[in-house]
Amino acid sequence: MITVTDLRKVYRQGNREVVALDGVSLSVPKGSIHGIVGHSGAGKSTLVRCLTLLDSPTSGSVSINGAELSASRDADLRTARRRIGMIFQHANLMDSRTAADNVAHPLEIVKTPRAAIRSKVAELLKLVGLEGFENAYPSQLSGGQRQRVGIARALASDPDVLLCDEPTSALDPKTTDEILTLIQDLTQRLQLTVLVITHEMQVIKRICDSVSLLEAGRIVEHGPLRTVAADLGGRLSSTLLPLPPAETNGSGTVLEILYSGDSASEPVLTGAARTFGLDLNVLAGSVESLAGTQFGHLRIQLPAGADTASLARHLTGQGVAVRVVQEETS
Ligand SMILES: Nc1ncnc2c1ncn2[C@@H]1O[C@H](COP(=O)(O)OP(=O)(O)OP(=O)(O)O)[C@@H](O)[C@H]1O
Repeated sequence: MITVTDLRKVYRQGNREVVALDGVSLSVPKGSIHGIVGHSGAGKSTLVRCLTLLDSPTSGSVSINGAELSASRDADLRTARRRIGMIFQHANLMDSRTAADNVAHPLEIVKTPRAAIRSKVAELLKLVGLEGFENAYPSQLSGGQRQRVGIARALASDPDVLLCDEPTSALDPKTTDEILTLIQDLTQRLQLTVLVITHEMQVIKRICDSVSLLEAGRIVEHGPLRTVAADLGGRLSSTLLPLPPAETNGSGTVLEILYSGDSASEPVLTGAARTFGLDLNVLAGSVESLAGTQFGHLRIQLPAGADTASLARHLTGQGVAVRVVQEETS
C-alpha cells in the first residue's frame, strides 16, 4: 500500500513561488491500480519526482506499507527508492546491452552475486513474456518488447510499488493493450501497488480500479472508477463517458441522464416515455462497460411543454441520475 499525505512542492523562480503540488493526499491499497490524470502543468511530473524521492517535497509524506520514505536519508534513501519500480513512456534501455544485461543492471548496482543475477533475470524475462530474447539488443526488439524489458528491469528490486509514467503513450493500440494486460496481470500475481500517470483515458478505463484528477497541484476529483463514472456532471465522468457536442433541434428542455448497473439493463427511457406519453428525442448517447459495470450516458430533448420535474423525479426514483443541461426556450 502507498499513502501520500498532504504533499506540497513549491519551486522558487527568482522572487516568485510556483506551487506545483498543493496538498496532495492519496492512498492506494496493495493489489490495486490507481490512475492519475491531469492536463499539462497540473503537477504530474512533480508528483512522480516526489514519489520516487528524486525531488524532495517541501512538506508532506510518502509511505509504503506504513514506513515513511520521505524520512529516509542517504543509504536508507537508496534502499527506500528500490521499493518503487518505475516504467516510463520510452523504456530508456541501454543500447549496447542485451535485454538480459539491461534487466541485470539494477542488480549489478547493488552488487548482487552473479549466479543470483542470472537466475533472477531469467525469471523476470519469463514473467514479462520474453523467454528466448535474453541475448537480443534493444534495436532488435519491437517497442512493446522494449517496454517489457523496462518492466522486467523495474521489477528487479522486488518493489512493492510500481509507478508507471505514461507507460503506453508511445505504443500502437494493439501493443498498448498487451502491455496493459501485462501490468494488470503482474499487479495481481505479485500483489503490487500500482500508480499510473497518464493523459490517456483509455488506460484508466482499461486497467484502473480508482482514479484521481490532478489540477493545478490539487486532486479535485477522486474515487473508485465506478463511483466517479456514476457522478453525472463530474469532470471525470464526462471524460470517461463522453458525449459528442450538443446539437439541439427544438425548444424543449435538454437533459443528460446517466444510468448504471441494474438500471442499465432496464428499458428505463422507453418506460418513462410511455408513462409520461412523451416523444423523447435522443440527441447523443454512449453505452459502455467500465470496471465490470454497464453505464449508459444519454442526452435527450423533451417536447416543448413536457413536465420535466415529474419526469426527472420518475427517472431518479429508478436509480437514474438526471441533470438539466438546457432549459426550455420559448
Ligand atoms: N524545476 C522547476 N522549477 C520551477 N517550476 C517548476 C519546476 N518543475 C515544474 N515546475 C512548475 O510546476 C508546475 C507543474 O509542473 P509539472 O511538470 O509537474 O506538470 P505536468 O502535469 O507533469 O505537465 P506535463 O504533462 O506538461 O509534463 C508547472 O507550473 C511548472 O511550470
